[in-house]
Amino acid sequence: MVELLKVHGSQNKFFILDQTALKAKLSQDELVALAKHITEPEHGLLDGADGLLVIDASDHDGALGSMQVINTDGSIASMCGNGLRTVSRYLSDKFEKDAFKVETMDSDLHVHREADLADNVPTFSVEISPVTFAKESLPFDNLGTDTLINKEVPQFAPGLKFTAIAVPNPHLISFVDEATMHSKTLGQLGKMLNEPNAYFPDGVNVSFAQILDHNTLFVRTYERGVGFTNACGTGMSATSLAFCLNHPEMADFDELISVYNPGGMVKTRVHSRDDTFSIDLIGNATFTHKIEIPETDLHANELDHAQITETGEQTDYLKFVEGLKSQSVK
Ligand SMILES: N[C@H](CCC[C@H](N)C(=O)O)C(=O)O
Repeated sequence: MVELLKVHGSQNKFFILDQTALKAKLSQDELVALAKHITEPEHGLLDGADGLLVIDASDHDGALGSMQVINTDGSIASMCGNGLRTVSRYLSDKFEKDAFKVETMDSDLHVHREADLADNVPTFSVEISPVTFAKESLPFDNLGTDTLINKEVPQFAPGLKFTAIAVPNPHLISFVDEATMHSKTLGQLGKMLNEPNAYFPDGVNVSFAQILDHNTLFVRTYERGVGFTNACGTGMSATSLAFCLNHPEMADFDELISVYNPGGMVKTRVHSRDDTFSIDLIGNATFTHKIEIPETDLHANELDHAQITETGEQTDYLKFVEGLKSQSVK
């Protein structure tokens, strides 16, 4: 039997599979087939999820493991901020270390355990980097510019300004008013830029942000390869950087920024050192379910014999979210 986990960061939900726990690792094709199946709301497990996080060994200096991100559509992403917090907790518990690195597609990222955000809400801080604005790194094209920073793009949405940032997965960000946040615009734009289009050949995660107060945002994201999620860690991180760049009167580098989202709240801290940027993403790493499944079933992409037990942590996480609401009501 093999144990998988169902986890979330700000209710951006994932399954975690540790390849080192298997007698024979799943092949890349088996991993993609499993990711597309297990995350399905109807035919997957536990009403599905937003992706599969695959942990494996790493021989990189200081790294306790590696993380591969597979979206619900089977596409591979270079990074996942909410997911990295849950992978960090898994590796921290496994190796009994509270600060280390995790190998990801583009770089080895520093992670460390933080004080719990609330009772029984385990919390981690993860490094989001590298950060680039160049069109080749998203990639984007046909926008008449090599970098898109706080510029109008009428063909996306009239009257809105956009910023494109790779962290290193691709993000397109716009600061909007309440009415626009709750309109159909985000879903329409997210869908358009993640079908074949002239601008983002690999697709892009699209985030709308509302400025609630000084160093305080609400962010909603339509994710590449998934669609709407409760939160997007790299999206909230990239948006925090755009917040500091585009609205310096409302946001401070090196200060904690509170980022509310439909799944709860995370904190970010944006660093700028001689024109290179990085973002700390700090938030919950909740494990909601343990899943025992025969290894042969994993290889065969069979889920019917899965034995599931709840951890009870979701109750504590929802108490944390309730607490946020009562705070914001004040
Ligand atoms: N859909 C994203 C990957 C997951 C990122 C998101 N879930 C996060 O927490 O950063 C992409 O294709 O780039």
